Amino acid sequence: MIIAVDGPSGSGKSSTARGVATRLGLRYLDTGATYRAVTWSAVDRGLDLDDTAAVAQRARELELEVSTDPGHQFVIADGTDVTAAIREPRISAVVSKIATNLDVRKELIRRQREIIDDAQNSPQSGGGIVVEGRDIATVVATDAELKVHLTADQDARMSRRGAELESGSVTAEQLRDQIVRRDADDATVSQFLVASDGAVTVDSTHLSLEEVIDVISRLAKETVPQGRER
Ligand SMILES: Nc1ncnc2c1ncn2[C@@H]1O[C@H](COP(=O)(O)OP(=O)(O)OP(=O)(O)O)[C@@H](O)[C@H]1O
Ligand SMILES: Nc1ccn([C@H]2C[C@H](O)[C@@H](COP(=O)(O)O)O2)c(=O)n1
Repeated sequence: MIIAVDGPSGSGKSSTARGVATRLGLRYLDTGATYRAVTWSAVDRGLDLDDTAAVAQRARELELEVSTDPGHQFVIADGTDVTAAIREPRISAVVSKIATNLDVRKELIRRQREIIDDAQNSPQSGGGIVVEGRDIATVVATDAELKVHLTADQDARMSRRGAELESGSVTAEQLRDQIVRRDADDATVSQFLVASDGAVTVDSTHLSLEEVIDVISRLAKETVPQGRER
């Protein structure tokens, strides 16, 4: 079983998808981490991020390992543990440049499908995987059994991201850049601002994280009734 979770920045995709996977004993893939890892590597090597050919070449050459264990997430790029580094504001500020590079997308979508196949075939998969991103239902796994469009209004998304960052470490303008500008750029290559065909919309604006996990876990069990709970 594949559960696809798409939606805008700060809607709660990562936390919710990880929570659903943990509760149902499934694997979990954060596809945004693959774009962040390529960004980290391009920045680390001092590449011109506007040089689309050089960045795409980096994406193809990068040795990348992304954990699908919801209880132990890590990302290794060319042998370096970049789990924390890929979340730094300097990476968030430029990751859309890499995510809108169509040759990078082609390579990373291929790798994401490989990771999904491997995870589903692993003995720990519990029969499925929760995959989150922007184009999972529409491109990466169009055959997903359950497609969720996770939303929240802009104020809620900005205040969640603000609470997450160290207080005083980010200005209102930087926060808006991380949510509003990034979504506008990312939406030029993926359709995640509206629900895709067959997707169930879950609006998390007035729901706690646990409530959103409850809703999606229930939908998963209705989709595959033998889905088990941990
Ligand atoms: N329903 C919720 N209520 C309150 N806070 C939430 C809820 N869901 C997630 N959060 C919090 O909001 C923040 C952003 O969540 P998360 O990183 O999961 O979003 P995201 O959609 O994956 O964002 P991005 O696409 O930018 O990576 C986190 O601090 C998370 O704990
Ligand atoms: N399937 C995906 C996943 C992510 N992106 C883009 C969107 C962001 O700019 C960047 C990092 O994602 P995040 O970790 O913030 O969820 O990657 C995408 O285009 N497609």
